[in-house]
Amino acid sequence: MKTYDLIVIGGGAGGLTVASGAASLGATVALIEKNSELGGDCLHYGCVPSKAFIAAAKEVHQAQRAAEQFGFELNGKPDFSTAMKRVKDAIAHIQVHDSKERFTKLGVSIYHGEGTFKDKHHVVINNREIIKGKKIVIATGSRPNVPPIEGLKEVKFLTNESIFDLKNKPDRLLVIGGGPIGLEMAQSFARFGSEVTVAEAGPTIFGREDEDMIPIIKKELEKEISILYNAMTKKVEANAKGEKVVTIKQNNELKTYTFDEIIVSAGRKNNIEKLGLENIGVDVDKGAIVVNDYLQTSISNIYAIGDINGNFPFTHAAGMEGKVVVRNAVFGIKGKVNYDHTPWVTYTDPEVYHLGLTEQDAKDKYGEEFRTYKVAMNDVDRFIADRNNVGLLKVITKKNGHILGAHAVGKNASDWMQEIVMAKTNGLKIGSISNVIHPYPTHAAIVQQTADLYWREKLFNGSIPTITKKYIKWFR
Ligand SMILES: Cc1cc2nc3c(=O)[nH]c(=O)nc-3n(C[C@H](O)[C@H](O)[C@H](O)COP(=O)(O)OP(=O)(O)OC[C@H]3O[C@@H](n4cnc5c(N)ncnc54)[C@H](O)[C@@H]3O)c2cc1C
Ligand SMILES: NC(=O)c1ccc[n+]([C@@H]2O[C@H](COP(=O)([O-])OP(=O)(O)OC[C@H]3O[C@@H](n4cnc5c(N)ncnc54)[C@H](O)[C@@H]3O)[C@@H](O)[C@H]2O)c1
Repeated sequence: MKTYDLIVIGGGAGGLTVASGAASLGATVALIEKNSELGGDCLHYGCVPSKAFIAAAKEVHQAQRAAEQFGFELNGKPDFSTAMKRVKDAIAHIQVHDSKERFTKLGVSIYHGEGTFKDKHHVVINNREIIKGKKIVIATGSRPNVPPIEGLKEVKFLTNESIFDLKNKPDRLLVIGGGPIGLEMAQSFARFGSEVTVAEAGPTIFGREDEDMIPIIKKELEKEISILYNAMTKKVEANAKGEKVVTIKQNNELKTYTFDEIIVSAGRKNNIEKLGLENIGVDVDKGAIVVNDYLQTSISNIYAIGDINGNFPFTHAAGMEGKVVVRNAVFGIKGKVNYDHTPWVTYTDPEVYHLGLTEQDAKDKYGEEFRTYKVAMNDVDRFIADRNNVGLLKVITKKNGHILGAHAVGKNASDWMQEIVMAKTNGLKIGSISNVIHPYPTHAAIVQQTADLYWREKLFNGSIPTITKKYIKWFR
């Protein structure tokens, strides 16, 4: 039987970080992946294809916007298959980085098949081969949750695992679930000419965002797609033409709609069932593997990272957790995981950026002892010049300027907000950004303008003006 320092189950964002990090440091590593290629959800069905499709849809939208604004006509319709080809090209390009060859060269032994625990040190692959590991990392990710809707399974529907194999753009598209997957896809399909309806069970979209961000992004998205709130899809049937006839209950009223395709994006289910956790007694809560601050499960030589632990289901978090596990499992360091400075972005247009506490979180935690500083895109020269002036940046700080959270809706916010993450991670106060020189005119100047507000408040509302007035009088 082969024995390794570390066995990693799942070759996605988290698992690959651990496997490459540990092997580079000299540990013997086995990586078990059930799919034929490495890369996981993010590369094959998640971040990469969705962002490639969003980019294609954005280009189409910009062309349409230009035609409207500059008074010319566009001929023909955008070719949907070109967008899908670009999606496949992006995956193929990035696959090289996540290739079996690259990981084998790094010294990782790759096993193809499903990994199941036999006991706390032994994993069986496809019910055949058994390997032994001193430490084992579970990084098996998640899959789409399909709600129990009458008739849904009998008609064909799409999830993030099948959207990118579509050959033609659907004319009428229903998206069940208005979370990040649903909304990013809904807007992009609309930009290719689909008539899109989102049926969201809850009373709002972007419910976890800061209260000032929600109305802005809602208004922008509702220009392109229809959103039904408090809407439960009750029944789906196929009619003689092969169309999908859908009954949706909204505010106690049942209505029937007809669509060509349905995307289900109603949350995720963790890939937990086939791991044989019952053989070893790893604690699970609400479908997620329970971990401590060191990312250890209830069995200390077994770690769980990425979507499977339910903490922070994003690729960059899986990567960060992977690094913590490499330190802890390979070097025996007791490094704690910390999500305080971990942002997330929803890549709608405009983008929605989230870092740390929202204003409501700050109220709950600090009462009145915090400050907010806000600048609208409409007050920033570069956004005005670009005619992309919809949006807002809000920074929430302690009274002394220590950054608690930062939130934005705006074109390409994912790029220009990063400066605040840098400041927050390094314990810098908001005022320090005011001294950083930003070339004129950049989008990132909005961050500096927001930081300037901190000094303006200090200078004009505090005791400083009285003191400086006296000083200037005396100095003259
Ligand atoms: C449409 C979509 C868009 C997204 N966009 C973004 C984004 O823009 N930014 C972002 O940060 N996050 C995004 N995410 C989330 C991101 O994809 C996940 O958070 C990330 O992939 C989680 O990494 P992971 O390592 O936990 O799981 P994965 O990357 O899914 O890897 C798990 C791997 O384990 C394998 N596996 C499962 N069970 C077994 C088993 N028993 N034995 C062997 N192998 C097994 C699977 O085949 C898979 O390869 C998106 C997700 C979706 C669905
Ligand atoms: N930009 C990004 O970083 C990005 C993009 C896409 C996905 N992701 C990751 O993937 C995860 C999953 O995304 P998601 O959008 O599937 O899930 P989600 O849980 O974030 O949102 C699902 C939405 O569907 C709704 N819903 C649930 N059941 C429903 C039903 N029966 N009918 C109608 N609505 C229903 C929920 O109220 C919720 O608003 C996210 O948490 C995120 O971590 C990240």
